[in-house]
Order: sequence, then C-alpha cells, then structure tokens
Amino acid sequence: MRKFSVVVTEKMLPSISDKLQERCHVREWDRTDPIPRELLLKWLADAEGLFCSGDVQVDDELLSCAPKLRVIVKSAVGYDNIDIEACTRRGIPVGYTPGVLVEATADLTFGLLLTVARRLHEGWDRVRAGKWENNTEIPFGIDLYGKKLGIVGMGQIGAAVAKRAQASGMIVLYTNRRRRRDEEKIQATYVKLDKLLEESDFVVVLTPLTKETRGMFGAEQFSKMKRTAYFINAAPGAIVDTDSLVQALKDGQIAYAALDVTDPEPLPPDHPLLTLPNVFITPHMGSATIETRNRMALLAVDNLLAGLEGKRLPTCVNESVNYSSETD
Ligand SMILES: NC(=O)C1=CN([C@@H]2O[C@H](COP(=O)(O)OP(=O)(O)OC[C@H]3O[C@@H](n4cnc5c(N)ncnc54)[C@H](OP(=O)(O)O)[C@@H]3O)[C@@H](O)[C@H]2O)C=CC1
Ligand SMILES: O=CC(=O)O
Repeated sequence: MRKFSVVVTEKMLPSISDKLQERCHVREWDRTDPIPRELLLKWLADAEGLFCSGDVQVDDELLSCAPKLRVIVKSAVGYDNIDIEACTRRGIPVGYTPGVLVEATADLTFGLLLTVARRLHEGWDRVRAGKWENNTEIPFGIDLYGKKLGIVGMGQIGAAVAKRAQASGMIVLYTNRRRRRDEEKIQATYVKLDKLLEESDFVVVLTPLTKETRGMFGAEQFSKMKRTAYFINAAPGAIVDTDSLVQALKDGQIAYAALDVTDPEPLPPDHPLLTLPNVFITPHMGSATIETRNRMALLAVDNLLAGLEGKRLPTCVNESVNYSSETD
C-alpha cells in the first residue's frame, strides 16, 4: 500500500505515532518552539496531509505552497489559526476534535474558579513559606453556594461547567448569540451580555475566537462588572483586551482573574499580569489530561487518515467539502 506524505508540526504523542507511521511518511517538528515558517512551507511542497498546531497560521500563502494538500487536522476544538474559507475554496476539509475534551476542560475551568474563590494558591504559598501558625492571617475566600455564575459561550464546555457549578449550589446565567432550546436541561437563565456582567459574581468565558469575539472583553465590559467579581477565561486569549484587564485588576474594577489562556501566549516573564497579586494563571492546560489528550490525538489521526483515503472526516469544520470519494 502506498504511504501518504504528511507534515506534523508538534511532537506526536506515543499513542498516535505508530498508527501514523504505519500509513504515512511523517515529517515531524518535535521541538517545543514553533516550526519556522520557511521550513514549514518547504516541507509542505509535497505534503498530502497537515496535522497542525495552534501556532501555525494556515492562510492563502501556506495553502498555495502546498499544491497536493488534501486534508488539514488539528488536535483541538478551536481553529482560529486556520483560514477556513481559504481551505473550503480549495476543497480541503479541516478536521478538529470537539466533544472529547469537554469534561477535562470543564474540570480545569471550574478548578480555576474554585482556586481563586478559595485562594488555594495563596494558601499553598503560605504553607511553603512556613506561615501557617496564625489562623486569623490565612487568606479568606468567598462561598460559591448561592453565588451567580455568568457563562459567556454556553456550548458543550459551558454546559459542563454549569453542571459543576450547580452541584456547588451556584445560580447559572448564560449568554450566547442564540438562546439554547434545552434551557430546562441545563437549568440556566439566558440574559443579554450586559445584564450577565452586571449581575454575576463570577464570569466565565468559553466562546470561540471569531471576528465578533476578538477583544469582546475590554474596559467597558470590566466597568460593568461588580467590583467584587471574579473573571475566568479558558477561551482563546485574544477575546480579552489584556491591557484593559490589567487596568481593571489594578484599579479594583474587578476583584480577581483566573486565566488558562492569555494574549500573548506564552506571557513574557516581565509581563504586567505576572506582577499583580489578584491574578492566577495556568499555561493553557484545559484539555491536558492523559486520557483526553490521547482521545484528541486519536480523533485527529482518524480525521487525517479519512481525508487522505478520500473518506468523510468524523469531525469536520467545513462540512460543505467533507465528502467520500467512494459514495458522495
Ligand atoms: N483552555 C483550553 O485548554 C481549552 C479551551 N477551549 C475553548 O473553549 C471554547 C468553547 O469550546 P466548546 O464548548 O467545545 O465549543 P462550542 O462550540 O460547543 O461552544 C461555543 C459557544 O460559544 C457561543 N458563542 C459563539 N459566538 C458567540 C458570541 N459572539 N457571543 C456569545 N456566545 C458566542 C456559541 O453559541 P452561539 O453559536 O449560539 O452563539 C456556543 O454555545 C473554545 O473557544 C475553545 O477554544 C476548548 C478546549 C480546551
Ligand atoms: O484551546 C484549546 C482548544 O482545544 O481549542
């Protein structure tokens, strides 16, 4: 059987490496820094498949350097680094990995909320510094029970976060572009963004990064939030205007922020966010569990092999070009 030629721009997990190598000649960028653009374009000259990471901009220029490309996949649910219209114009299906990362990302997102609400990280800092002899000095957090959680972007992960919050006795508000039909199931109340900002004790962002959501959280939005509010972001960093967030945290416009994503990413060591006492940051690890990352990688490979074999991708962003050469 002929082997396909593919480019992988991130270090492959052992769980997919053998499966891919069995069917493909793989050119793998296995370093932690992003693949240099020039090298990637060179590698793509004869590539039939691309397994790309979030740091690769898939645009017209890249596609025009890859005349044999038949499928692009990403092991993630967000695909804002890929120009989907340009791929669709060329008939290239783009595979992604929705669903399989929902519970892990919801755990991390709710974990961020719980960490800052109860100031777990500050407690750990004190323990490490040997400062736990005086019980009145420990950082007091706030109760979750009875508090309002506003979810901006009530999709699959949003709904899974809502469930966790409700188990802790929180009241859940949400906003989307469209009101969900299954509100009874998710037990959450739809409100407009402004009302959500004004009423919520915790605001969690879980929208995709689109033209509409880029910079959606700026000075105006933070000024509408309660001064006691906690802001939690697990969605792409560029949804938040970072300078405005820094200012809001400095001015006490909001109480605290917990972020799994930032703009830029990674944050340079001298970034102002890292100097603030009321912020807690994790390095984009929402889906980073052993089981979930393996499921994502395997689904990405299934998408890749399906595209290379001229079959329908199991999970495709641009369905209009997702067809099987055998039956469609
Ligand atoms: N931190 C991490 O490691 C991870 C982060 N994520 C991020 O989580 C996010 C959500 O993923 P997932 O739940 O699977 O995606 P879904 O597509 O299921 O949910 C996204 C939700 O956002 C809503 N939405 C879209 N545009 C807007 C808008 N302009 N205003 C308000 N709501 C909007 C959608 O509803 P409607 O269309 O009705 O507006 C939808 O309900 C993604 O951005 C993804 O990148 C995912 C995995 C890991
Ligand atoms: O940010 C992660 C993703 O899957 O999207």
